[in-house]
Amino acid sequence: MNHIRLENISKIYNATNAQAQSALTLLAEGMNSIDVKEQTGYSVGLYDINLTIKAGELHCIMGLSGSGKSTLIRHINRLIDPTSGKIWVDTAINAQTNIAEDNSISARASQSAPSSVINILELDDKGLQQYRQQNVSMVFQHFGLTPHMTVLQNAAYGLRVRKMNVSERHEIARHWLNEVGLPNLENSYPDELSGGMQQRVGLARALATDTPILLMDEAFSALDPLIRAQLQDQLLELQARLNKTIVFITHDIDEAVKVGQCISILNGGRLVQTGTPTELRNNPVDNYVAQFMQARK
Ligand SMILES: Nc1ncnc2c1ncn2[C@@H]1O[C@H](COP(=O)(O)OP(=O)(O)OP(=O)(O)O)[C@@H](O)[C@H]1O
Repeated sequence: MNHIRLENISKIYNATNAQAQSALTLLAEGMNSIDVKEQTGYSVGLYDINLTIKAGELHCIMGLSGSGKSTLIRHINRLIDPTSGKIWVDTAINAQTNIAEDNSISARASQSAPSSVINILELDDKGLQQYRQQNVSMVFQHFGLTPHMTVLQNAAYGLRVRKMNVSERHEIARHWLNEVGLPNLENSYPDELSGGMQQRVGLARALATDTPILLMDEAFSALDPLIRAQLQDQLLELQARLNKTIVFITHDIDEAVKVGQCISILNGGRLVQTGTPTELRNNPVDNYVAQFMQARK
């Protein structure tokens, strides 16, 4: 069952749609993003991305620095809007069961779209707020915790935004702090915790909101290797039970192969290949992908 589908997504930074056309034309002719920037002055975030992410899949987005990973993930919660394209999300999918209350996104192609599959770019402000609160949460590389809030308050933050009452949100936050291995620290402040502990709070905060989609932007990259491995294991263990749709950015191929059921590789804003780790290893479409796969320890 498909959960998220990016259709012909392009992002040209700091350009109006009219201005972006010159860059898009050159990209369509096959010019790479560095030359496009040189010729037009516009930065290419993404070009013509078509990507489907299945419900319950842990999907890694890989690529070198500047390849467009953060730009891509930020489209899914609309922190960034594209220059062109559509982003379809099945809003009826729940995490634990991955059951859609309506028809799946795949039915869209043949008939009219089921009402649960929406192009999130068409949402108005209220609709977007509702979409973000109910469908998608994010874990950031540098944790994004609020320093003057306790661990418990940080973990409960997403529920406070939803205006849940204090006792209820604290109970849920406590549960998730326990799940990520942080019991008994609820009254501490973020700066009293190690990086690994802070990221566990970030994870608890995202999980507490119970959204079916979890976006993780280099979430473990700032951590020491040992702690990083522990958090990868914990994520896999949680995912086996929670069955969320996770979009996980990393520039580390070993991490991608360890956690990802599916890996998409970006280069210069283009999607080069999507596949399982085995497919990418056995049938890389080009040298860029082959080099990533060979770089494995
Ligand atoms: N706000 C912005 N304004 C202009 N150009 C931008 C902006 N954000 C990103 N870019 C450009 O878009 C391209 C893709 O950037 P992006 O941050 O998505 O890549 P990334 O793969 O996440 O890189 P990193 O691994 O370094 O975080 C880069 O060329 C970058 O310079």
